[in-house]
Amino acid sequence: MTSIGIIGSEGRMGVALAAAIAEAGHKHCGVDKGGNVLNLASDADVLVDFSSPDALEATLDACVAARTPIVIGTTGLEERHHYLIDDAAKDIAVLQTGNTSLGVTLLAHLVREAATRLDADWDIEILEMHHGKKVDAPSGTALLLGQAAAAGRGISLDTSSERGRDGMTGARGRGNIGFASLRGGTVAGDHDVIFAGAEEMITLSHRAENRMIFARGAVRAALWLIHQKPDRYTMPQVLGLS
Ligand SMILES: NC(=O)C1=CN([C@@H]2O[C@H](COP(=O)(O)OP(=O)(O)OC[C@H]3O[C@@H](n4cnc5c(N)ncnc54)[C@H](OP(=O)(O)O)[C@@H]3O)[C@@H](O)[C@H]2O)C=CC1
Ligand SMILES: O=C(O)C1=N[C@H](C(=O)O)C[C@H](O)C1
Repeated sequence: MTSIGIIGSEGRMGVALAAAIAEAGHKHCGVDKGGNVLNLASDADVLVDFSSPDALEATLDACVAARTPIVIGTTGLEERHHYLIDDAAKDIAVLQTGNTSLGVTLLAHLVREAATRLDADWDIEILEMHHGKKVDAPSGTALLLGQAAAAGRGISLDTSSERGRDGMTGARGRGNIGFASLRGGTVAGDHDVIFAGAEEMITLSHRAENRMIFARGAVRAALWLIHQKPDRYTMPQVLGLS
């Protein structure tokens, strides 16, 4: 039986994750804001983080000190957080992803494939909708799908994304990747990647019906990560897609 520590254990994902861990026959412990993350990292075999970007630095420090691998599912991360993750991954196994579900991991694979085959005359737009309590936009998944599309197209997302259109924006840039975010109700997470060509359109979509898909994927990733050497890993590696 594996002990999985949850950062953000009382949140929406923390509760779903605890259920998925129990369902898989493992045990869990957890912390929320103000909890002792070093104790948690020392007691658990692996941590899973679904909390807030503010928690990340202390969490990684604790994991490195305790030599405990970690799955990071928290979104809204900035460039400085990715540097912290790269640094920690020199000492421990770290898997960071904007979406732990198997469906989105496969979707990203398909998006990359489509973007490889369709030239820049096909406008790529990514539309996401989430529940009204979500605090970051675009979603981590939308950004992950944008990275997949950019990789397929051989461009950098940093210099080719169009976000937050409002007012006299001018025409969209050829080859750019656009993002739009909707918020409302209890939507667990919907994503559409639209390839809009001349007089035809392809849409690749994923609908999360509830949070258990993220939770089960995170458990699968955590159990896999325990057996990996220090490095930074991705969901496609867990699923053998890369
Ligand atoms: N990668 C994926 O597949 C998925 C990622 N997510 C991401 O997971 C994150 C959490 O989502 P969700 O569960 O809906 O959010 P919630 O707001 O419901 O839960 C967040 C939890 O984290 C806790 N928390 C906040 N700050 C800290 C801190 N500094 N240290 C420890 N715990 C802290 C909160 O405690 P308190 O209430 O005391 O502040 C709360 O219990 C988001 O970034 C979301 O986008 C969500 C679903 C899937
Ligand atoms: O906050 C959420 O709820 C979700 N967050 C992740 C994201 O930002 O993509 C994953 C999922 O879509 C649910």
